[in-house]
Amino acid sequence: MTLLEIRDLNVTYRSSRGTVPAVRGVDITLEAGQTLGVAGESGCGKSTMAMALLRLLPKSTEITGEILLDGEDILTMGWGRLRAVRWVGASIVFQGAMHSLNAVQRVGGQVAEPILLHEDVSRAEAHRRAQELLEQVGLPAWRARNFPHELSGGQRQRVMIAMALACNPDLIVADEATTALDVMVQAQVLQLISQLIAQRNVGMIMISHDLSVLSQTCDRVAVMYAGRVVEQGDAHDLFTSARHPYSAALGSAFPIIGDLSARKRPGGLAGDPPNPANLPAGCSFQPRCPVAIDKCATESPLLEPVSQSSDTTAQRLSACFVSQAGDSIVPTRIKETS
Ligand SMILES: Nc1ncnc2c1ncn2[C@@H]1O[C@H](COP(=O)(O)OP(=O)(O)OP(=O)(O)O)[C@@H](O)[C@H]1O
Repeated sequence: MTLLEIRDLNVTYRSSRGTVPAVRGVDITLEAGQTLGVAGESGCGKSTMAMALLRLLPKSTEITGEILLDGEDILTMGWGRLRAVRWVGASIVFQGAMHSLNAVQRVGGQVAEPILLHEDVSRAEAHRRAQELLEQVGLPAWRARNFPHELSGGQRQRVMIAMALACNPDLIVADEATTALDVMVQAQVLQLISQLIAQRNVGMIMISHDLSVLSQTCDRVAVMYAGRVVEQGDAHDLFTSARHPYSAALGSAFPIIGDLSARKRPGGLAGDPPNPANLPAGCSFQPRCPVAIDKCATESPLLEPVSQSSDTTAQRLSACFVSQAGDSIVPTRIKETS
């Protein structure tokens, strides 16, 4: 069953200093119980897309397209309905729980808050549920009485996950939710997330710079570049058999896929993504692309199927003229740009 359908999503930041088209024409479909990873270098629009899903962006931001959650468009619903959907329909876990949690409120109370806000339950019942949720994320119930500063970074992140689960949402958006954790704690939290997804059949969008995390935790991955999804496919083999030269470069700059203990950042990527306020003509990746053809400088490829699968949820999609022509993309380092 389709849980989330993002259709032609465009997000443009507007300010006195100009306009920034941060997300451009994104189409994504997520089935219930599936996890979609979102990868890409800094500034490619991952967080903007995540925030748009729950309409958490500044008022001046222009958002067009459709974000259908269980068939209901988040972008057109009234504020009352949107408040009900946040936490219950979809919830978000950000990086850096210390800044997201209220420093002067006990964590149990913070986990109980969305329950009290959205459900007709007594304070005692909400607190009992909060303790239960803390236990589910691997924290003893007595931790409910702790303030955030009494917990480690990993424990605080678990509290954030408990909060995100509090109202049994259908969709969880995790934006670099485990990035700040040390490798051991990260592995525990990821395992926990996978278990909870399986138990509760929730859908998840997981944003991470860490391709190992995505390939181990997700069913599918979408690779973003300059605000667009440039490749989408099975998480386990997308980076090892990339069909877009950018994903190939990301994968080759991140050679330890499959080994969480040896996590690395994609530091081997040469050059920088373009400034979204000043994009090159044609394919945005063309100035860095080692396999670009003439057409790439003038025309922008659409995201299209490049695999034979008739099952659309299993299809590999690529926005690259070269891979759409059937030519193989060899994992390679991308070009230095001047
Ligand atoms: N409030 C804002 N006003 C104007 N531009 C913004 C704003 N927030 C983000 N941007 C720009 O939008 C683009 C996308 O940013 P975004 O934070 O979505 O990228 P990201 O892929 O999540 O990056 P990171 O991995 O570093 O979090 C960037 O060019 C960024 O500078």
